[in-house]
Amino acid sequence: MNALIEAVRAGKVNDFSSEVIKVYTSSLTQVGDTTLLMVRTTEGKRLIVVGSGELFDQLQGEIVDGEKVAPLTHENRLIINQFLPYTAPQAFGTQVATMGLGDRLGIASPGHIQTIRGKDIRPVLAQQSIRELALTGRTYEDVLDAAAYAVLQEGYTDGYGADGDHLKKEEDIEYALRLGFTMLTLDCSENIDNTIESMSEAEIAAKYELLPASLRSRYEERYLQTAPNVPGATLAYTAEALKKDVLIYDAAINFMEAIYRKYIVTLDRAVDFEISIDETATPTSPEAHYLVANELRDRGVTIFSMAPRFCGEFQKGIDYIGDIAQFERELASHAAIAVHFEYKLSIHSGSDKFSVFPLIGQYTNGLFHIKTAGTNWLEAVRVVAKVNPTLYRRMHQFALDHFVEATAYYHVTTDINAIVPLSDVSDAQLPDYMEENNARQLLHITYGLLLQAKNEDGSRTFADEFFQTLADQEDTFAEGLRHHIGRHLELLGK
Ligand SMILES: O=C(O)[C@@H](O)[C@H](O)[C@H](O)C(=O)CO
Repeated sequence: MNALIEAVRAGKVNDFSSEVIKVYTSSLTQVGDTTLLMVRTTEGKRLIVVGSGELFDQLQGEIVDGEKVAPLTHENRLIINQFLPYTAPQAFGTQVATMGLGDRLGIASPGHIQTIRGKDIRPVLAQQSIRELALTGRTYEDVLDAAAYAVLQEGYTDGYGADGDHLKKEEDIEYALRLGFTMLTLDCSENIDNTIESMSEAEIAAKYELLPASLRSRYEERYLQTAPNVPGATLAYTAEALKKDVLIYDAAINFMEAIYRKYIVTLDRAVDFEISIDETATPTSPEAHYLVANELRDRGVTIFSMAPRFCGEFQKGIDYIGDIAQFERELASHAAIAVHFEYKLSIHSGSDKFSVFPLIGQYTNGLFHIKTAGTNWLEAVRVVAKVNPTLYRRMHQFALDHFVEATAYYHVTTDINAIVPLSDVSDAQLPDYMEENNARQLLHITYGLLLQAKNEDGSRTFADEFFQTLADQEDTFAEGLRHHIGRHLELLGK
C-alpha cells in the first residue's frame, strides 16, 4: 500500500493495486510521521495508514504488510478529529454566509464540498432534523461521521458546521450538544399558537384580555406607543395585530429564552443558535418577526439566525409558490430586521427555490443561511433513474402506494394524479420525473419509507441496491450535486 501512497505522491494513481477500486487523492494527509490515504475497496472505503507515531498507533485497523488498513468507523473518526481539527465541525457566526446541505444518505457531502469549495459561503454538511433521523434510521453519530470522513476524503480544510435541526425537545438538544454539534435549530412550532389565526377579532380581544395586565401593558408600550425604527423595514402595528401576535408568539418567546439560558449561555464553546418559526401554519409578518427579535434582544438572547415562515409556500423540493412581488416586499423587511438585530435570515426548505434566490441574495447582501436537504436526496434518486431503471420503477411505485402515509411528515400540495404513469414512460425518460414537481414531491417525502422498507425475510426492499447503485455511480452523483447545488449558489449570487 506504501507504493500506492508513493504513486499518489508521484501523481501516478493509475498504479492501483488489485483490491483498490478508487483512490481519493485529495485525502492524502500527513500528520507527524503518519500518512493517511482514503481508498475504496470491494469492501468499501478504507484509510490506508502508513508510517508511525500517535495517530498510526491510535487508529484501529488491520496491519497488512506493515501498514494499517483502517475502516471508517465512529471510533476512528473521533481519533481523526483530535489530530485533524478541521475534520471536526465548527460554528461560523453571523459574518459569513452558510448553507445547510442536509445529507440523508451519508454519501452526498463529497459532492457538496466539491461544489462549495472556494466560494464565499461555508457548508453545514452535518445537518439533519430529528424527523430525518427517525425516517432514515440514522443517528447523529452517523451524521457527524459521514461529514467528517467526507472532509478528510476531499481534503477540505475551510471548516464545516453540524446543525441539530428542528429540535423541539430538551433531550434532543442535549444529545446534539453532547456530540459536539455546532449549530442548534430550535423549532418553536409547538409553542406557537396557530389557533389564533382562525379566531375572530372579538375572540382575539377576549383571549388577550385574559393575559396579565402587566404583560399586556408592556407589549402595548413597546409596540404601540413606541414606533419601531428599523431602516429598510416597513412596520406598522395596530392594536388588533399586536394582540394577535402576542397571543401567537409570547409562549414561544419564553421557550426560546428558557432554552438559550439553559443550554447556550452555559456552553464553553461557540454554538450557532437558530430560531425556527417557519414550520407553522401562521406566516410570519415582518411585524411579528420584529416583535420576536426585539423581545429576544430585550431578554439578552443572542441568536445566529432566524427562520420566519415567509408568505406563500416554501414546499419541499420545488420552487416557490406564491406572489413574488409580495414575497419581495416582505423579504426586504425581514432582511432589514435581521440586519438590525445582527443575525442572519435563515431560509428553510431552501431546496429549488430558484425563482426567489436572486431576491434572497440581493436583500440579504449575500449574508444568509439557507437550508437544503430533500433536493440532495432527489439527486441520488435521479442517478438511480438514469442507471437503474428497474430499481427506480420499483421505488416510484412503492412511493405511490405509500404517499398518503408520508404526508403525515411533510406539508405538500402534490397532485398525485398529475404524475405520468410509469407504464407510459420509457426507461430513458425516467429521469424526467425529477423535473416534474409532483413526482419530485412524491419521491421526496417518501424517502424514509423507501429507505427503511423491508421484505418479509427481513432484507431491505430497496436500500441495499440503492446504496450499491450510488456507490458504483459515485462520480455521477457528485457531478449531479455540483450541477444542481451549483445552480442554487449561482442564483444566490455565490
Ligand atoms: O426534512 C427535514 O426535516 C429537514 O431537512 C428540514 O426540512 C430542514 O430544516 C430544511 O428546511 C431543509 O430544506
